Amino acid sequence: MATSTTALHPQFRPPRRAPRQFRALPPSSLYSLERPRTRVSVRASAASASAPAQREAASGVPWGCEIESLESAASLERWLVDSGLPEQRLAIQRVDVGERGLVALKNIRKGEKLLFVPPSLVITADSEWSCPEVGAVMKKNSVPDWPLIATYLISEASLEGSSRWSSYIAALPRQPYSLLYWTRAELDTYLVASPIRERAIQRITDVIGTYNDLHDRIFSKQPDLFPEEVYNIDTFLWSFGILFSRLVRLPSMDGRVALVPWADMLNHSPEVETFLDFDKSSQGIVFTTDRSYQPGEQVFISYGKKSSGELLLSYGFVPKEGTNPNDSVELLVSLKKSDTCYKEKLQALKRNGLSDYESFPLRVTGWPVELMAYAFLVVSPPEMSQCFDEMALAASNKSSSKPGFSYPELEEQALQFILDCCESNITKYTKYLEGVDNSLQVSMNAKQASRTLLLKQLARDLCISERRILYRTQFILRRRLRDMRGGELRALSLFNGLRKLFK
Ligand SMILES: C[S@@+](CC[C@H](N)C(=O)[O-])C[C@H]1O[C@@H](n2cnc3c(N)ncnc32)[C@H](O)[C@@H]1O
Repeated sequence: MATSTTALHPQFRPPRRAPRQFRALPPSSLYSLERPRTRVSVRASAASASAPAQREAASGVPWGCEIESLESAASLERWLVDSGLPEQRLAIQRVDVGERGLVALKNIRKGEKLLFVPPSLVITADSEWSCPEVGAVMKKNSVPDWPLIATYLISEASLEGSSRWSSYIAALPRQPYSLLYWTRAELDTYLVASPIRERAIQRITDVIGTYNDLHDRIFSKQPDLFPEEVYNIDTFLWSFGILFSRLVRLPSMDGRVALVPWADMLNHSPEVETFLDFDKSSQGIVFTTDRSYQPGEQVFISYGKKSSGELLLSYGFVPKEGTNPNDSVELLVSLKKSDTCYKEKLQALKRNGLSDYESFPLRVTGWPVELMAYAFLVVSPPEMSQCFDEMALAASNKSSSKPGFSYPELEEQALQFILDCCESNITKYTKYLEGVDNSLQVSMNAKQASRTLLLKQLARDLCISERRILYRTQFILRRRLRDMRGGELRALSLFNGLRKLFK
């Protein structure tokens, strides 16, 4: 998911191996956050009194704060200033978008550099461990950056005040908004129509697989250094949730990933195009404003050009309908099993690294040429078998000859095929959105009920945004097909007219 610019989190790739089940999992579920948990008994939580819905899904960690806590944010600010953060033109405040955010204290001009967080206040894979023995074991095992930083965060959090990051960790949300905290049943129920459901399942499976891998290879071998009360699936869900929603890739630091305290209080706006990076001249992490701000206005950065589904997946929010210019929805298309050329087509696809089902992103502005190429292949008759490879190549995104690529004789059928796929997806969304009963049939207390309400709202917002793109695609496709068919009809009646004349 890393974009060429600084996305707030880069691609997460856990070790490549089949994820194993976490031992404590009930065998019936792929994963579950509902099992009895080993609790970290490190210290009392620094929580404020209220505990809104989102945080109640899984029993969490005893560190961090409620997401809207300003007390912990104020002590974070004091600690940062004492540790070398220069005077700021911004302050952490409660905001309308994103609960806590950075707000302008003074007039800020377009093109100004802000923040200047020194590298000494940034967490990277090279940061010093407060417990050096733990760090040495992780390094000896060549743990990649993501799981290394996730473990680092847990290790530092468990040390409470003895960690230099204690003020930072106390200001991190105890349960970051993230699909990692949705149970399998919630994903199946609320995201039944959305392709994001699959991605969330995959991501949770990856995180559990990564934890299992670390546990088997490292933690279980040295339980004195890695006690299960600290290094367990709950703490890893938390730390990965923090990384997915706060880690940045810094292009000017060779693309290294980092947690940047203070900068990670900035919320995302799809309307701005400014990203965090290391500034060589000031030797700090900065971003350059792409608009002006007045005192009291919330200042935003971009987390990257992400669809609403991707934002929900990593950051746990969905932008208001129609406000995300980078929005897209994946359309799943597949070869027809009944096709007499199924085998030949599948071979052509395989030769080009594709399979008999693929998804392609639809946007309100249109669909990719690769989707059109795949559709050409799906609808091709046997007499066009010599074109199968060319079509599969064009669908694979590897072809350089794509722009001129066209089969006028198949165009109508290919467009109709895409339209049919779109319409069947629209039906799924509509069924979900109009479903009188898309609630989980479980008894709940008030907190669980309000959490459920929040998840349903997020799911509804996502489904409405994704269905909107499908509606738009349907409209364009229908119009094109109508024009094509209208053209054919006109040509036919002209032909019949001429025939009569000559008769
Ligand atoms: C990098 S943190 C930003 C600081 C965060 N608001 C906090 O108080 O800690 C990313 C998180 O902020 C929230 N967020 C960021 N942009 C948002 C937006 N446009 N709308 C709603 N929530 C947003 C989400 O909870 C996301 O997971």
